[in-house]
Amino acid sequence: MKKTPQTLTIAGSDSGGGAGIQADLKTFQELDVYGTSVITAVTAQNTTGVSAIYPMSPQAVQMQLGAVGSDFELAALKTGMLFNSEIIKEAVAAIRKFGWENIVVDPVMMAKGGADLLQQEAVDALKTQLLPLALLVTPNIPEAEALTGITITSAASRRYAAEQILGLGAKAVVIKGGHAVNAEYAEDYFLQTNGESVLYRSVRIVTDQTHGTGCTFAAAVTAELAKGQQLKDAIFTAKQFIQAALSEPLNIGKGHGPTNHAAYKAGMLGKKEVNKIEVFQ
Ligand SMILES: Nc1ncnc2c1ncn2[C@@H]1O[C@H](COP(=O)(O)OP(=O)(O)OP(=O)(O)O)[C@@H](O)[C@H]1O
Ligand SMILES: Cc1ncc(COP(=O)(O)O)c(N)n1
Repeated sequence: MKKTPQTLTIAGSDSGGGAGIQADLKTFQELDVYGTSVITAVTAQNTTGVSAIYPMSPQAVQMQLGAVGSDFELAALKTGMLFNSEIIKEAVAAIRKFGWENIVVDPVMMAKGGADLLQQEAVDALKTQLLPLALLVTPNIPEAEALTGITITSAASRRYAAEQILGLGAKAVVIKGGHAVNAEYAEDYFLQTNGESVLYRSVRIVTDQTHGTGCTFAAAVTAELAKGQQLKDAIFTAKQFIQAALSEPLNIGKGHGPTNHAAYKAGMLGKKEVNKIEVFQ
């Protein structure tokens, strides 16, 4: 009997439902994989910002990881908001204990509104303990800069930062371009350890409804990996998924609204010229 691919997200809860665990589970569902979740922190959050963060105790994280690991056969997993080094240590221990593979690390550091989703003391643990286990790490531009100390202002500095991130032990990296200033395109730059690179490019959609784009993108990659797709194809599908999610806004909330997780499966991708994704190898 063919089983539905099973996935896990280790991340924070967003009460507003657009980012974090909620974005991940919606994306998993839309892409036809079964999603489990380990909650690292509860955030009181909506489209206007984060008003409070309640981290889980390391033991609460450990118990959730144990419950998932002792029952499910995970084909891929992602990490999002991990908040502190103790929680990172629990995630790393479980990955080793259960032999989980296909690990996508979204190195979430800050919410769009500026709230700290990773404490400064945890950056070192993220770099030295978690990144070496990653099949793919998915920083946005500020995160890639924080991980490397390199200011990204050009294609050359972006490549240099990607090389430095691979030097931390990840097998591949994609530096997402959502944060590029004054850019006509949203470009995601992929580099893997054999030196192969791919640039995924789409027209930048002019919208303020971008809450949770990074979580959704990484969850889509994870879902596709769980279904057996190769990494470069999984990233292509994720780029399509987020483009459709941005181009069909829901107009929800008073601030930076969530993306439309249902748009891709509803077949909205092919409906607009703006949804075309270009790939440069
Ligand atoms: N305005 C936009 N138009 C088209 N694509 C976008 C836009 N903004 C972001 N993206 C795409 O969304 C994905 C996530 O990129 P982004 O750089 O926004 O990540 P992020 O900053 O981690 O997200 P978040 O702010 O949710 O943490 C990438 O594929 C990126 O190209
Ligand atoms: C729980 C949680 N995880 C991740 C994000 C990042 O998403 P964004 O940068 O779009 O706010 C978030 N806001 N909340």
